[in-house]
Amino acid sequence: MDPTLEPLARSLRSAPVVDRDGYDYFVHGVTDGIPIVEPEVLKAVAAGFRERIDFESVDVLVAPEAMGIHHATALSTATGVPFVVVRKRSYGFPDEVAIHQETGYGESELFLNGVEAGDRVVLVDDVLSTGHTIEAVCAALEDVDAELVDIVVVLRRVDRDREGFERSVTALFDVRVVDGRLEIVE
Ligand SMILES: O=P(O)(O)OC[C@H]1O[C@H](OP(=O)(O)OP(=O)(O)O)[C@H](O)[C@@H]1O
Ligand SMILES: Nc1ncnc2[nH]cnc12
Repeated sequence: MDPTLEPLARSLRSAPVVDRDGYDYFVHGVTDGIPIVEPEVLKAVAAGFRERIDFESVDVLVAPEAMGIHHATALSTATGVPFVVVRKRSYGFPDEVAIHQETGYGESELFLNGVEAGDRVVLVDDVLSTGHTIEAVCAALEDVDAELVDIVVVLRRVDRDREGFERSVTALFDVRVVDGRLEIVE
């Protein structure tokens, strides 16, 4: 185990799993902002991403609302790279791109603003599950002719079907839910 990630690994082992209409959903500071977000865990997330990705030439981090935001904030302060949030609200700006997002338990609309053509982008989120959110945001980034440098997530579910999803994603941990408990796959 990467020692940088130990605070994250430790806290994940006690994450409760709840049933969201048949979808086993883990609850953790990383993915939900509750029961608590530990500064040590946020620091580990930022450090873990920095160990894996070169942010030197990155212009902007792009974080879907809501649970990408605290990771993008930690990463932004650690790297000096600014970030924009893909909001769940429309601002009506002329270049705004609307995104339809579907997860394993719901759907909503997202709106991309603030990314320019040619911007070198790292997409930051908490969890990769079905991959639909990342796929939809990537399509919007392609619409504005941004250059996608990398996609980073804290946790990648390995117990979910991502048929047709072929993007390369850098994850700090692969995880799965077994018998109602969150497991790190080493
Ligand atoms: O791979 P997927 O199946 O698309 O799931 C991943 C997405 O689901 C969660 O967002 P959610 O829409 O629940 O919003 P939140 O960030 O506000 O909790 C999470 O933050 C990811 O963005
Ligand atoms: N908190 C979470 N737990 C499990 N699956 C998820 N997919 C998106 N968010 C999730």
